[in-house]
Amino acid sequence: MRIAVIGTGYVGLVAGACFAGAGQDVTCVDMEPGRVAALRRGEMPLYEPGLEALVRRNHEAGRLRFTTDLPAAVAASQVVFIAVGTPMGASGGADLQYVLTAAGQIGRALRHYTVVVDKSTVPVGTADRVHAVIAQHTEHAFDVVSNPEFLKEGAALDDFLRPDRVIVGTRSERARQLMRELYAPFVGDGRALLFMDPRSAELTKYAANAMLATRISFMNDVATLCERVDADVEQVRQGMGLDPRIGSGFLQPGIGYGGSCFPKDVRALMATAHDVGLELDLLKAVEATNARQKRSLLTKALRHYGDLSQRTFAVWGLSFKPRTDDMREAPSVEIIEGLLTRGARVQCHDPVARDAARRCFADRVSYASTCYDAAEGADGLFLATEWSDFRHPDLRRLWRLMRQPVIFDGRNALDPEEARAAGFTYFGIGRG
Ligand SMILES: NC(=O)c1ccc[n+]([C@@H]2O[C@H](COP(=O)([O-])OP(=O)(O)OC[C@H]3O[C@@H](n4cnc5c(N)ncnc54)[C@H](O)[C@@H]3O)[C@@H](O)[C@H]2O)c1
Ligand SMILES: O=c1ccn([C@@H]2O[C@H](COP(=O)(O)OP(=O)(O)O[C@H]3O[C@H](CO)[C@@H](O)[C@H](O)[C@H]3O)[C@@H](O)[C@H]2O)c(=O)[nH]1
Repeated sequence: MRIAVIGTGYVGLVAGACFAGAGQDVTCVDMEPGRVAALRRGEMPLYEPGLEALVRRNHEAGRLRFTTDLPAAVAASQVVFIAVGTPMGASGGADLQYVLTAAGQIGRALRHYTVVVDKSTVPVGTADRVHAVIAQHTEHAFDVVSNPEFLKEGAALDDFLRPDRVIVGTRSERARQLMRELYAPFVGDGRALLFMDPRSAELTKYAANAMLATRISFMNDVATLCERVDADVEQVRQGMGLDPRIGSGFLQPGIGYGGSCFPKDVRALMATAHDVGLELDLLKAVEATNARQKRSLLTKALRHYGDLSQRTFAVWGLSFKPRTDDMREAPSVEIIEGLLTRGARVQCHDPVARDAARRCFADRVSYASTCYDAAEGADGLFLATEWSDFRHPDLRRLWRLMRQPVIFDGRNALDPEEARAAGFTYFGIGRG
């Protein structure tokens, strides 16, 4: 099947490469010529484990092409995916300008019956709006399908190739057949392929993300309570997670959720509800807890040192989570900005997010090529992202390198007893 994917971000590039890997003939479109030229040379615009090899293999085999020529790609395709950004708008709702612009471009380019699939995360009713925009520009028959994406950065290929579910929102039997064919290689016996109406599909995506964000904020509240009553949230978490009704996933307390999805999607769901006269107070609390949690390590540091000016701090981990270089809404940014505002110096290290960090902080911080270099002469160490490299540091070496052996572990990645035995003052999340 010939398909076009509009947008070569985390979602579009992964979807395009995975469909090509399954034997489809894929053209990925992006409006940024530099990005397309780089992709043609085999250079990835983002870090995602396994993606570079998959893209190269399929590009070389001629099944995966890159272009800025949207009209040609659309005209030649039976199925067109929209995978462009839907950032937070000024009022909190999703900004649909990229989706609706792409819809107009698709409408002008259609040459025959086409299934237009919205893979971007969009508010309820967007499939209808996309349909209306396309219809303004074409006489050809088409269907608009809602097919939200659930992949996680850092595990994107696995999530796409072995999804726990694929949601397809459509009322068209013709579109349903094409989508069934396209996803057949990834959904085994087909039970993971769930058809529903487009509005329910659109809402499922936001509801899932809001639920996951709620679990995280709930655990962060439990962690704060643990600190006040001298309990250990890691033990509480294990005890809770063994209840199958609760499950152990997404219960890890930390310094708040970040990334390009949870913050904006929680806000967008609240905006959707507000527009129909419903206030989602639970999500307001989820956001408030997350904001407090992102400040929590800084609060502990201020309490410990009093004054942070003229001190030097190491920050380990800059991306919003391990296995990605994405720094959108990363808790590390709030920590670093808080330290800099208070007159401290920052030496940071991240295994892959150095370029992203340079775009964010320029020369306001220094960038170390190893975590030990970052710790040299530091008055304290903030562990902001739980990269596996950071989980078992050489504590003796670290102790010798630092001016003051103090650790603020924002991910409970280290063993507090080991750290204390090695002479560190240790602050974690929800543990004494
Ligand atoms: N990042 C994730 O992990 C993830 C997971 C699931 C769903 N989503 C959702 O998927 C959507 C895309 O997210 P992303 O992180 O991949 O986005 P992104 O911002 O990384 O990439 C979007 C790309 O689309 C391109 N683009 C925009 N308009 C275009 C047009 N008219 N023609 C051609 N190219 C165009 C941009 O140049 C950019 O390269 C969002 O709605 C997001 O919420 C993201
Ligand atoms: O127990 C946990 C799990 C996650 N996080 C944090 O939550 C954020 C999001 O993590 P994760 O969900 O793993 O990454 P994303 O790539 O943002 O993926 C989420 O957002 C995507 C975009 O919508 C969805 O497709 C995914 O299903 C959804 O998990 C990160 O800051 C994590 O550190 C925690 O604090 N505790």
